[in-house]
Amino acid sequence: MLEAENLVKQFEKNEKKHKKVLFSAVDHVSLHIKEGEIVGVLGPNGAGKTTLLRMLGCLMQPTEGVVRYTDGDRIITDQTEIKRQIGYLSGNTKLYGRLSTRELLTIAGNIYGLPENVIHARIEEIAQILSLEDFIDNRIEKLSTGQTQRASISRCLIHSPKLYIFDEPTLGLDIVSSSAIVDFMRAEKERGKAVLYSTHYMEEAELLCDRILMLAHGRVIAEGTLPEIYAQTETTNLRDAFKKLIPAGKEEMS
Ligand SMILES: Nc1ncnc2c1ncn2[C@@H]1O[C@H](COP(=O)(O)OP(=O)(O)OP(=O)(O)O)[C@@H](O)[C@H]1O
Repeated sequence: MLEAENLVKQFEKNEKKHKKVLFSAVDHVSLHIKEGEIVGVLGPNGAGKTTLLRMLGCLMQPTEGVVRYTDGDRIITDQTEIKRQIGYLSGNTKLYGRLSTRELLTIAGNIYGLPENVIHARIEEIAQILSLEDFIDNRIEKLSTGQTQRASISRCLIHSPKLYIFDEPTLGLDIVSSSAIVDFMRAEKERGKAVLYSTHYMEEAELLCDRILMLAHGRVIAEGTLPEIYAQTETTNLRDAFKKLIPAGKEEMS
């Protein structure tokens, strides 16, 4: 479904005396994800998670490396087709507050060129999947944080993508709202969809992820299934594995 090889993203940063230098926010990262898998990208603040996801979601051009998208055995090269395969949730999505979720979804469906009857049917389906029924016609500016996040996610579903790339989808949500999103990701996996997502919540990643990619300073510091990560770090949970791989004081972590 998606295979990335040796991705690098360099940005400029200011050094002393206003001198600009290049640094690698993502430094030779490779990963793959296939149908029916959930892969979690973990790492402290500034590790390069968002930058990596943006490159995988075709929102940012890598400095080096390649991303291949496939549908079965077929390699997809057409950018429009690639974008139709992906539902991307950005960490800082701002929705237009005066719209309702239904209007938001209708506009998103029109952008993807879906016929009106398909949009209508998809909205009904998405409302059920994400339990939007109680607020789908309310203005977004009147929704709670959890409802707003579900509205944001609903927009990623309108074109029935095969791969979800979600940047911290449960950040700041209470247990009820985050559970709804976790349940949604699990159900989509059961439907054969792939979910690649970043999080700071270790316990959530333990519940959800088939595989984990841990980043620090843009580099992969551990990867594999949960048992593989535990074996690599001689731990029994992700929190301890994380603390062992990233000693306190070296990095920020929420
Ligand atoms: N457009 C940009 N220009 C310059 N530097 C950037 C840009 N985007 C990100 N960075 C830097 O790249 C590094 C990685 O940032 P990124 O947002 O990918 O990390 P992250 O792991 O998602 O962090 P967080 O958990 O805090 O969201 C950081 O040092 C950040 O300041």
